[in-house]
Amino acid sequence: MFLKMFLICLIISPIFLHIRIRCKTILHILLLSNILFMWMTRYHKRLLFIRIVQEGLTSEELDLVKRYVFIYPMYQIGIVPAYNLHILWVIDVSQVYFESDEVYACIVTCGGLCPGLNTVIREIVYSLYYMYGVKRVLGIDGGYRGFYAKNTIALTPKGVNDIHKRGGTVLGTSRGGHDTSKIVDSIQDRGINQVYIIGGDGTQKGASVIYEEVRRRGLKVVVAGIPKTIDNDIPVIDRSFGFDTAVEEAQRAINAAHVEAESSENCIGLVKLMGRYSGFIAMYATLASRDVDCCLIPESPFYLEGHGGLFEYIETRLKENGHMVIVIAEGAGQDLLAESIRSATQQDASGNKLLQDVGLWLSQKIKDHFAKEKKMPINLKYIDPTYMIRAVPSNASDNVYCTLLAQSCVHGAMAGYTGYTSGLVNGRQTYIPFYRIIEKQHHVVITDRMWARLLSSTNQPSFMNPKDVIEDKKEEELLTQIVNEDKKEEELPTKIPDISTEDNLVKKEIAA
Ligand SMILES: Nc1ncnc2c1ncn2[C@@H]1O[C@H](COP(=O)(O)OP(=O)(O)OP(=O)(O)O)[C@@H](O)[C@H]1O
Ligand SMILES: O=P(O)(O)OC[C@H]1O[C@](O)(CO)[C@@H](O)[C@@H]1O
Ligand SMILES: [Mg+2]
Repeated sequence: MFLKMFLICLIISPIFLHIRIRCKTILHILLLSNILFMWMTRYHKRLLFIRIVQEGLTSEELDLVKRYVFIYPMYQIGIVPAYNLHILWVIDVSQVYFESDEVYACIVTCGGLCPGLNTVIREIVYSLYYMYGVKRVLGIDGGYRGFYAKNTIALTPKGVNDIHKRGGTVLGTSRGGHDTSKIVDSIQDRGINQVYIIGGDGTQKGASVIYEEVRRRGLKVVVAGIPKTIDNDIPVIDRSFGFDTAVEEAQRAINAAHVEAESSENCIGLVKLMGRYSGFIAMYATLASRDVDCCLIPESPFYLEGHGGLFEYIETRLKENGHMVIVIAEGAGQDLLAESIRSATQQDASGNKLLQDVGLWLSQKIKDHFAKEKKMPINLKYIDPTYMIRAVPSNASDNVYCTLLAQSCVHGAMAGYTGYTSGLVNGRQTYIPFYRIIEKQHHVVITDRMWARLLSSTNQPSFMNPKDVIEDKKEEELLTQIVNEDKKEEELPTKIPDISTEDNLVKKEIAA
């Protein structure tokens, strides 16, 4: 009976998806069949995909899927549509939507550098050429503005064969210059029908706008993204490519800082790492290294002076160990900097806030404090490896990851899917609709286990704000007062013994 109903619903569900009736039961059965049997047909998948990408799910539907995610924890992932789509990557070459000679693909890289960019470019070109027989692949020079203001580069397997061994991007990159209509005009004029966009959160927002414009114009053009950022600030996905390499490279700087610190008396090695709003590199590099005594990230506020502050901690560590290593993410302590350095907020060409150099600022503050306040001679070695870290070629693990992302992205495009970013979610290759990728940034959650692990590994203070400490103390005092008063009240009856109680009668007898 169940199987019958199930089969009937499987047959009729495309009709519902087609005519876009939001029916909970149909989605229910589709998901159930997907989860239990893993045999949604390609037709179902495509329809569901189009539905998810173009319309999104209602909150009711989302709740429904979350229930399944809860029931089947082995498939548990944070973002629901990604779950449904993870199976889409298994696409048979015979099911391709595009004829090989009809495809004219282009690749663009935008935003800051990141290890692995060249590997992704190489693998897209290789996949198109050797898996799908696509011979026309164009490189867009210098980011989004390259679509309308620069030359293009013809990409062939021979030309890109060795590029993965180099850092940076052979296509060049840039910030700003995203002019949607000019970009789509250029795509249309050149007859491009597959656009591969590699970049961070800003780039994916740009890709999403291009996708919308392509749809509005009714063009048969695939717009697909591959998430890139060493900051690891893109949500939904397990991690962005290049992050692993960045953490590994950061180890070298931390190691150097440790060697320096160990070699002189009262020496502090201070390392600044990238991470505008997300302190993932700093956190993972600290956890990996174990030589770090203190890690400061944008998500966890800290303060310098007074009880529980950074200066006090430095003094303790120096007295205990004679040296220490501090890692600071570039976005950490920006509120403190803003207090001491009054400057107008500046932005880069993409509209990202330009940060003050927290490494230099903190170095000076520490030096001043120990020279003037403490009269304690210290040595401070400041290392800023930030641009060195992101300019290296990707390591083995990132190289493999880049290959998976690129190949998966090409499979999706060749099968005719569009409006997605290719990414790994809970270890599974997924196609994530743009709107999910761009809705928020990924941050370190300081109440989560990973940050707790770091705190216990470094043994650093949690740096509660002094105001909070004072408030906490006041609250504590008030609480003690109340408890004491309560105690006094509790003590009263024992001071005036109730002779009628059994206990007192016994006591009286003993006394007698
Ligand atoms: N909201 C947006 N809409 C359209 N285009 C955008 C948007 N935000 C950024 N872009 C464009 O995306 C490109 C890259 O953006 P950005 O400089 O912020 O880097 P990113 O992709 O976030 O990478 P990263 O921050 O990791 O270096 C730029 O060309 C920028 O103009
Ligand atoms: O100096 P640029 O190239 O603008 O890039 C700096 C920014 O790029 C990032 O590395 C992200 O790609 C940030 O961590 C950093 O703030
Ligand atoms: Mg960004």
